[in-house]
Amino acid sequence: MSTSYLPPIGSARARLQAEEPRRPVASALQLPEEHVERIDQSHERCQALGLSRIERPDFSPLGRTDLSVVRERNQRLYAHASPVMEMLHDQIVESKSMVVLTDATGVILHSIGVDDFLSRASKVALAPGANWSEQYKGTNAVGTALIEERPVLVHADEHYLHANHFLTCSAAPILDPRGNILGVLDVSGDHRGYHQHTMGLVKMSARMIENHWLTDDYRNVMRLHFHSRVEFIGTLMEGIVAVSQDGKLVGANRGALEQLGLSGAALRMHSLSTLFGTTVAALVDRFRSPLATPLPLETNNGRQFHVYARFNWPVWQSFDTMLREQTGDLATGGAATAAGEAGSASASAPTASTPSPFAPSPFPPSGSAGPVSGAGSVAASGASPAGGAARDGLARLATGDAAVGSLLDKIRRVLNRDIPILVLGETGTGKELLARAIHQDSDRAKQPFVAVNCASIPDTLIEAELFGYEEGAFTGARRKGAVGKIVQANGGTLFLDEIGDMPIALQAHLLRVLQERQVTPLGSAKSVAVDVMLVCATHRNLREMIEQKTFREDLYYRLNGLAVRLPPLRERSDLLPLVERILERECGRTAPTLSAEVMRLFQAYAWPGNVRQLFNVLRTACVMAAGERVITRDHLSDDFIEDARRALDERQARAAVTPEGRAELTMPAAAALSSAAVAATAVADLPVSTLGSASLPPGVARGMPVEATPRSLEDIELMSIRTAVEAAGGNISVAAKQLGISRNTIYRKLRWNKPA
Ligand SMILES: Nc1ncnc2c1ncn2[C@@H]1O[C@H](COP(=O)(O)OP(=O)(O)OP(=O)(O)O)[C@@H](O)[C@H]1O
Repeated sequence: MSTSYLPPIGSARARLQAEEPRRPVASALQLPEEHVERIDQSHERCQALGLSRIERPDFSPLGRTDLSVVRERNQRLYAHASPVMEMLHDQIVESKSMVVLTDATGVILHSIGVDDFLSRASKVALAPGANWSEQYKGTNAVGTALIEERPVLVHADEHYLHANHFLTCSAAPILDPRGNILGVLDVSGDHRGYHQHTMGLVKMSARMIENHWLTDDYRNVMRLHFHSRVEFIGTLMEGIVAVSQDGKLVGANRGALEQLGLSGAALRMHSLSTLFGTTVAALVDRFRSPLATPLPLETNNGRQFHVYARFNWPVWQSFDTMLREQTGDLATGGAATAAGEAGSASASAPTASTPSPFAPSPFPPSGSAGPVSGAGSVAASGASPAGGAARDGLARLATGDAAVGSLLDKIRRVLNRDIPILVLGETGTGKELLARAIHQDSDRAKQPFVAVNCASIPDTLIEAELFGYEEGAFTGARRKGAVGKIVQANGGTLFLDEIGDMPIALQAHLLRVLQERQVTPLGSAKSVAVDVMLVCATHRNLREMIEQKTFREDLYYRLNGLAVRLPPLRERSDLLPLVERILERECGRTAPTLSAEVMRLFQAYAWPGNVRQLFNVLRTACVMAAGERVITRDHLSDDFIEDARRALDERQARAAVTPEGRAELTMPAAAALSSAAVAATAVADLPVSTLGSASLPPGVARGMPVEATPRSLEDIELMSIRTAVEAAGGNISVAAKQLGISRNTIYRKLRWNKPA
């Protein structure tokens, strides 16, 4: 590589002083001097390496085999990062950027982005298999973050290679609990779309991955969640420290090291007693209670924190033994359990006939990465984890529509990861059904699913309904007070439907509860720790509401770990399978089918009420059909037929005159008709057993296979006619009557000569 054009090392900084501003980028973006220095140092490193700024970027990514070896090696990183990347991408999707994950050497393992930008990025080798360490790509966010071991923004011409000047990149290294670099998370986009919040999102996402990694590493040991401000416990800002059974501090997240002012190595020299002046047994004792509140603790160097301890059932069991050893109950308790008899009545050594607070928790099994609250364990009924339950809730919603299929995939990836899900969609699209399926497939399936419809409760009552209230908390309150919905959902799933209708005054209260994971009932001084999976839904446009200041932005980001949009029925391509599923559910095995005419009407109709409306139309039709095998127009209400007929006529008129109209006929609803389905519905109009092939007209053969994949409504129509004619044994009049069209139309459509 040629270096002849390069200025001597050190000149970058000299130029900084000579030409003002040296870095217009930094001053335009109001970046600190420290940033400018970091970029300059990186440029100096690149010059020392002899990199040329004008050379084409290195286009020699790893081959497929090498890349799969690297991916295999980083499988765990990928598993933890991928749901977070999806979530991050959802946040930045409108900015035409991409999310990139690299390993600890800078090799891109995975990227997500809009096709448009991905193809631009691939032109500068910003694609899987390429190495973006400084050594190969000069100054860039990934490579420079790896060297600096901290988050780095590299914008436009701060990139060393000219070819990369169109980019703006924000990257943060991902560290394991011992401080080793696992990889880098990066968001890259067109520099004109730079947004100052991107770096914040990347840093938060990297922390999220680190916290999952730590929780996964130390799922069977106690974890202390702490912060100097109590409201930050349970947020990404909290410190997490892992404690072994003998009280040694074995790992920590970045937040913990920052707050404690310790390096990872220094932390590992400490124990619970030397750093926090407490013991494992004391923490177990305190945090076994569902009402336990964070404990104020002071470190050996005088820093004060609020600490919350979490542990799951293997820890409980071993501590059970430990505590019983300490209280001398082990012999009696152990003997009684072994003999299956009632044993010691000691509070810490429960009898065999009373549920033990040390019974295995029904919360995520040890294989789960999700945090498990000690408090939640105590509330356990002793039921086994949901592992044995049928986890087909989400699968049952997959009826063939690609958009629905893809959102179900996204949800599966974040399930049990403590990531809140926001379901968007028009009314009646099945948001609540989806929330229930998420719960059913989660590790919390055996715990409560509590739904609150924020739109249907008067504003004045939502607060009491959600948070509960103490006896006499307000006029009209029930004498004994009431447990709020959030506490009712403890251990399970809280579904906040129509969250966009939550009064703004209450949004701050809800945010506080979600951050602190504690609820204080109205009129009470005591708070209750809660551990809920949160699913929210709305048909409103929350972003617009944020702009209009009717929805809090901070609450929006707290609820929106993963946002998914359920498509309206008119955009779905699985109308027929949906119809079949609903009919099956309503009528069981004797479910009727739809006549070809009804199916055409269904397809033309726009379904403003979505699946709910479809469901209601079918339920009425089932009752009207009362045991008949086919639902015909006689089983539909007149106003529905009128609207659907009009829609069908309009479609056909458009199809007749414009290519757009023809194209419209190939849109999702039309595509929903598989050939088999059409045959089934049309043939169902007349019993198959009555068919004979002898008298069939030309072009219609007995059991004739209709085209495998119809391309337009016209194709479908033709197939329906052929099948109906076949079903009528070649009798055009019967077929015409059955289809609700004239004999002439049938002849014309089948291109026969009209008989004399
Ligand atoms: N995929 C589906 N399969 C079968 N039935 C469905 C499906 N989706 C929705 N439904 C039915 O449609 C009706 C409406 O569903 P749901 O209440 O979940 O919609 P929603 O979007 O929450 O409505 P809203 O916006 O009014 O709260 C329910 O009867 C539900 O059973």
